[in-house]
Amino acid sequence: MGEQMIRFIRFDSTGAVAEETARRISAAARRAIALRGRFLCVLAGGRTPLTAYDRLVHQPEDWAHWHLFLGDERCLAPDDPERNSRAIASALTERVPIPSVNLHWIPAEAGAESAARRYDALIATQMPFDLILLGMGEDGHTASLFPGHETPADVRAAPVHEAPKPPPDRVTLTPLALAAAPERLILVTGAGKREALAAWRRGADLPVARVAALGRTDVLMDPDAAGD
Ligand SMILES: O=C1O[C@H](COP(=O)(O)O)[C@@H](O)[C@H](O)[C@H]1O
Repeated sequence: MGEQMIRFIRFDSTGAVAEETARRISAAARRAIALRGRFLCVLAGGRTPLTAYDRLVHQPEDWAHWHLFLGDERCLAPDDPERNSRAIASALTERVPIPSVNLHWIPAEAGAESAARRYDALIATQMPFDLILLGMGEDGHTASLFPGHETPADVRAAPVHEAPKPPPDRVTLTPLALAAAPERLILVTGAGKREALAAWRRGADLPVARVAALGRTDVLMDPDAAGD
């Protein structure tokens, strides 16, 4: 595993990244449901994937067999607009008939330690996933794995404190969980991501680089992020 497993794919527009993301999620869902009767997908938080989630709503899917998980969550009240699960609900899950028992959100309102312990136990019974979707922050973080933070190697979900991006308290999947899928899709759009993406491609040791190197990973980039 390593660099040869990572493909950086440049699209002509941010819309094309969203279109391709929705197409790939849908294709992975169809494959998984045909093979095993259910689709287990880890969704990315943040703003970047919301357009792709919105596009999924308009596709005919076998929603009853979708199971959704989160790569990370922010320790805020469940209805706080900055919660990843809240943004995903508005963009996707409130608009399609995925059974609510299939929405495996991180109970981050319980506090980072307790939520991480509970999520670790839950996903231990569900892994491996069929697809893992991730974003990247301007500092090269992915999920809530931030540069300079230690990540425990022996758990699947970990508490995060003093995150440089608000809020400081979070829960993140760890590399142990993020390795547990045949493929990862990392979405990188916008000029704000250009510097970190370029540093990653030059070989910088960033959290996103470490996660991408866990196995087969496609990085979908728009022109602003990719630069020339
Ligand atoms: O805080 C977070 O940041 C990253 C990137 O977010 P974006 O808004 O720039 O797309 C995101 O991937 C992560 O899930 C989120 O909690």
